[in-house]
Amino acid sequence: MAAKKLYESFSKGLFEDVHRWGSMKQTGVSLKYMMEFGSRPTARNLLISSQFLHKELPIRIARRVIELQNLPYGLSLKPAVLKVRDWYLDSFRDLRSFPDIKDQNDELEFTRMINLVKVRHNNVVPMMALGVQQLKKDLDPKVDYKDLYEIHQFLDRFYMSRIGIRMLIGQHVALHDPNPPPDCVGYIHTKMSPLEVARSASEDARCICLREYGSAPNVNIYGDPNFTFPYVPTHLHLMVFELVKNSLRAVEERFADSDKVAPPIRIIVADGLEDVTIKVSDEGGGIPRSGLPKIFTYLYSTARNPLDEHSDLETTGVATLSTLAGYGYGLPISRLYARYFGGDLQIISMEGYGTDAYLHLSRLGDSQEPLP
Ligand SMILES: Nc1ncnc2c1ncn2[C@@H]1O[C@H](COP(=O)(O)OP(=O)(O)OP(=O)(O)O)[C@@H](O)[C@H]1O
Repeated sequence: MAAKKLYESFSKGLFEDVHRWGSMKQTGVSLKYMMEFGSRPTARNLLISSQFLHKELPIRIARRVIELQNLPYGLSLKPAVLKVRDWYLDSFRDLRSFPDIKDQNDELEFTRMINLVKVRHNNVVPMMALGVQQLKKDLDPKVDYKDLYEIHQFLDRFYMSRIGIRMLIGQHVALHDPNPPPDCVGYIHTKMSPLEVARSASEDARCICLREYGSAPNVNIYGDPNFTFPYVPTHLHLMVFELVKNSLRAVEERFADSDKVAPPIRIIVADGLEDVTIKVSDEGGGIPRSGLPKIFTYLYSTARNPLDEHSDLETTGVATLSTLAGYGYGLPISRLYARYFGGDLQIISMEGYGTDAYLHLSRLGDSQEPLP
């Protein structure tokens, strides 16, 4: 019965096609390559890029469909996960049914189509979170988090792959912009100021904090304001936003009933030869050592789960979440974004005092995409 339900939307041909494409080798690209290739967005290069994506995207998507069909603990059968699986399947079909790209017209049509694929997948993260939530409800509450390690590993692979797919599509689409902003090659800013991005991400996080708590600690940022390096500003914004959001929440909650002024959050940007490191420090009381192994899992948050209040997600597939703490995805997803271009994220806590988050970004940009 279970297997039948999983495969009922597959015709035999589609099933074979997914498996054939899912077993082909994926091809990774580096930030450096994307930047060099995209700096000359001629009609010929855009044609080459779309021909590459025409072959590469179905391989990456088919692998995800296969994984989504084979999850442990019955996760594959949860309605939200089936919905995600169907989004991937629809995108696979759209890509496979698109004929060979021969000229500029085909190229433009293909670009429109993959942009729609990207939009279709906008809500994959909250929808998967809902699926995991649906599973958690069924599980024995005594189950140790380690037993869900397999699911955690799957989600890491799944979201990493999603970052890559969205980067490839977004980059290709952005290269069609006839008037790109100065120093931008698609999604990549060749002279990105980490200080500036950190400032704007901190302001965004403070706005949410103000709305939720009525006040927000200051965020002080230190580093060379003239320093720039090539990176994807939207990725960095997302990571710093998540870290500052966590710090603001911790500080607000610690100092809520105190007469003392909430201490500021400090961000230090260090430009090394190999890495640019951004440290976010707070005095929010830290994280108990016993809780540290859990903070990078997708199944842990000390915040109230916003999905409980978002039953509309189940029916519409659309979520608009802007609260200060959510499904417990901020840290694991930020670490994936950092790792995607060869960086990393570490959290060091001093319980009773505060937390330091170290965000390392690879400056050389020549590490290949991790391809789960
Ligand atoms: N700076 C910090 N100080 C204290 N605790 C923290 C800090 N950063 C993270 N944590 C703890 O780690 C947990 C997981 O953080 P994470 O960012 O992954 O999820 P979240 O903030 O709960 O939800 P989301 O980021 O999805 O909105 C938090 O719920 C919190 O308990």
